[in-house]
Amino acid sequence: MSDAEFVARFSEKHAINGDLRTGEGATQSIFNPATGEVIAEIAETSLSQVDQAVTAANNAFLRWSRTTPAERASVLLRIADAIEKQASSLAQLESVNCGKPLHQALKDDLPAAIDVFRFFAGAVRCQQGQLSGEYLPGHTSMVRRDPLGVVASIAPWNYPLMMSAWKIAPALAAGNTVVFKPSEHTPLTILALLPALQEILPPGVLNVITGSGEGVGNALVSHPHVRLISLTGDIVTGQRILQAAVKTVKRTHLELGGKAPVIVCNDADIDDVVEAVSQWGYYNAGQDCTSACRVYAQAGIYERLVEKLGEAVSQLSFARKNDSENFMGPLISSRQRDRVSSFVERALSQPHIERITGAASHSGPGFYYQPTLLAGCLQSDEIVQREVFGPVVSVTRFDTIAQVVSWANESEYGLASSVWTQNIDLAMQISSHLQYGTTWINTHFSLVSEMPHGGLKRSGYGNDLSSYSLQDYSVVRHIMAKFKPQF
Ligand SMILES: NCCCC=O
Repeated sequence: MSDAEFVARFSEKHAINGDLRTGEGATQSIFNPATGEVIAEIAETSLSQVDQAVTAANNAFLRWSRTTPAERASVLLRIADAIEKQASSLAQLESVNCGKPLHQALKDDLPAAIDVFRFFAGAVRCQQGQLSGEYLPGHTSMVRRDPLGVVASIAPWNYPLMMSAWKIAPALAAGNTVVFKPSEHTPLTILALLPALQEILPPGVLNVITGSGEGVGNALVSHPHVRLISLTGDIVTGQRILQAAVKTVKRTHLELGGKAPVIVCNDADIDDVVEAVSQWGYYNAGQDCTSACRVYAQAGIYERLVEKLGEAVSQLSFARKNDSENFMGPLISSRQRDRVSSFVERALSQPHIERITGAASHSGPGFYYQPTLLAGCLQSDEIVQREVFGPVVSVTRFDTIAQVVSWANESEYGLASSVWTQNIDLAMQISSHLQYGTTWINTHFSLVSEMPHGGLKRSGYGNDLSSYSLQDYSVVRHIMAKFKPQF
């Protein structure tokens, strides 16, 4: 069966007010980035359908927001079960739509998405808050957390289903209704799930639309009934969203990427570092906002690290016919591959930067770029400062800890970071100085549903995952009751 025939077995309709509808907007070609072939043509949501979706979500809010946490938890658990039931075909669809190796979609993306729904089902039933009490004599104060209303969620292409889960699960758990837009490149898995989701959810509670950011996305985030815009994307899109939010004073929840520093001290276990960076700098073709892409190696370990890392990176498997042998998939589009390529070209036009391995597009079909390692990079270089979102890692030499902490923090990004040393005192001290939402010690990349994922600086604000995310999708309210003393 061809990819297009496989894709055609699944629903490509949108969900608006509980109905599965065909988009009435322009047609968008969907590619398999591993082959470069078109696998589906999907009609985008029209602007009037965007309005219908938001209106449906707004109408559904009153009833959904009045459900109990236990009722919402039961719905989320059913969603998790529905995803689990279809995990194998969804993983295959995810693999075809992103080009990522099927074994990774099966082992990583699907279980992670399922776990997020299960986590929020539990978390919403045991939220914590300040104690009620008499903070003014004769008055009892208590705190509530209430949902916000309609949440507009916009997800990226890198982990389509997992990112859908990160956006949809906490928003629904907190009692909001949602209009969700996946990336225009990767709508297939969430659309395929809609027939099952619409069986589980009341009409209008979750609406799914598709289309480009400029048209459909803009209409969605500008809609006056939207109360919170949640985006995982890039800084420029985040800035556009902030401009749209200003008009009706919407809340925003922004995860806008990263440029994770990996601080390798002289006493680090070099084999562990090599294993971690060669995996987590290149996993998902580096299309990950926490990718281990900005290595700082102390002078005493620098040469050995560059050599060993170069060897490991040059052996990463990709673009093989037998997909089960692949570690790395392609970039999402030819445009993204060309963008990565131009970053590397500009880097290598500087005489001090050395190509250790990679640095070229793959010559076969698909949008692959070779796993690339560049050494001798300086703090001020573009390749050290800007997010590439591709399989490219830079290595920069440092001398003192004070210097590397300052360089690590000298970045517009503040999402994820890691520190590698066998001296735990040093690791703790460095961690305490880093301005990043996450700092890993002697590891990199692992996230868990229970812990927050969010950034500082231009990486944005607000957390995905964890009970902190439930707070972002709700508002704290004060109820004060006056009482007349009876005794
Ligand atoms: N590893 C998950 C990071 C989410 C954003 O790219």
